[in-house]
Amino acid sequence: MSLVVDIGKRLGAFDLAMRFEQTGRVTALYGPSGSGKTTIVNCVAGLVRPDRGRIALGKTMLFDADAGINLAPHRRRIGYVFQDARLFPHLSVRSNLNYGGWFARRATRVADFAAIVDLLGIGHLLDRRPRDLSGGEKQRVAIGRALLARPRLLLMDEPLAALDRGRRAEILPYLERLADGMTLPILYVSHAIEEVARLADQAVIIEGGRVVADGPVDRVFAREGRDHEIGGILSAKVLGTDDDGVTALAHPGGRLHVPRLRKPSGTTVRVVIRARDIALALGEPGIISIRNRLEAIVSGLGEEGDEIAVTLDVAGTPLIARITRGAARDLALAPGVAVTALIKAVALEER
Ligand SMILES: Nc1ncnc2c1ncn2[C@@H]1O[C@H](COP(=O)(O)OP(=O)(O)OP(=O)(O)O)[C@@H](O)[C@H]1O
Repeated sequence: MSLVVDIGKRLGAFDLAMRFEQTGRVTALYGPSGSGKTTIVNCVAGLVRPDRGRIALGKTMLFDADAGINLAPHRRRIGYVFQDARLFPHLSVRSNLNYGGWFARRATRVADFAAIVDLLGIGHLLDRRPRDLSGGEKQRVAIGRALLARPRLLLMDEPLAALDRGRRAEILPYLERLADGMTLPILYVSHAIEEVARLADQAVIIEGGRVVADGPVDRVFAREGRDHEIGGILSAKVLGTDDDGVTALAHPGGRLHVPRLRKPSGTTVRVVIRARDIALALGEPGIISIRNRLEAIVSGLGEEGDEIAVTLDVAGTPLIARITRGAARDLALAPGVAVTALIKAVALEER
């Protein structure tokens, strides 16, 4: 089921005009603070009314300015998980969960309850009150509550932003199970690239109320003039882990090595590469300490201040390296030149 958003909205001085279509199961809305992510999600949920345009979920028109359609939020059957869990403080976890299920039919409710409690690992928390839960546990309950309302679409607005690094790492595997194990489409707002890499198939990048890029996550982040930190995202297959605890990953462009990853061989993972963690060499470098080597072809060069953004084609995946002007000159880089990309560090979220 696809979600089509094509709307305009003015909020004070902020002017939002966006069109995108969610094609994958998990689509990330990625952009800096104030770019309009929450406004979009609120429009989809029915909490903010766009000035113009349309929002359709599958065959259901949720909003159509011209036709005068504006479905009430509770009739949209959309789940919403906020940054803060927003649980009812006076109700137990069980009652908080059932509050969501109240809208669903009884038979599906009972079966779903056990499955969702299990998926989120919250069975031991059912009789507690929200005040006796950690931030990560609260958020898992909030996700469970949203799922039990049997939504047709789940909106998650930076669900991990209020949590510290440890709690984020604790909850990410549950989100991964959710993304992998259910057919429910999820629109996931985040400005954390690692979360996007791990959870989403498609990313819609927004800046200043506009869509600036839209596509598969391993294609959209490698762009000149974009986020200067990010080089790109590579999809790679787990090969195995050696005695030193290093897991080898295979990408068509070469091998990558990361600290032990507890995933079966053959699993596809996505890794985030920082643009400044990439060094370039002509030909095969001699004996050096960097073990991550990818064969690449230079496909573009762009000036960005004192640096050169080198766009690489790594067996079909784009990747940006940011190097000094001097280095680019010494290597005589030009489109079509074959290089070896040496990756100093491969970022993977802790598990
Ligand atoms: N009611 C309003 N009146 C005026 N301006 C508003 C209103 N609501 C939001 N804005 C402005 O619209 C812009 C987009 O806000 P929005 O919350 O959608 O951004 P965001 O990308 O979700 O940001 P963040 O990541 O910080 O939550 C911001 O500049 C914000 O100040």
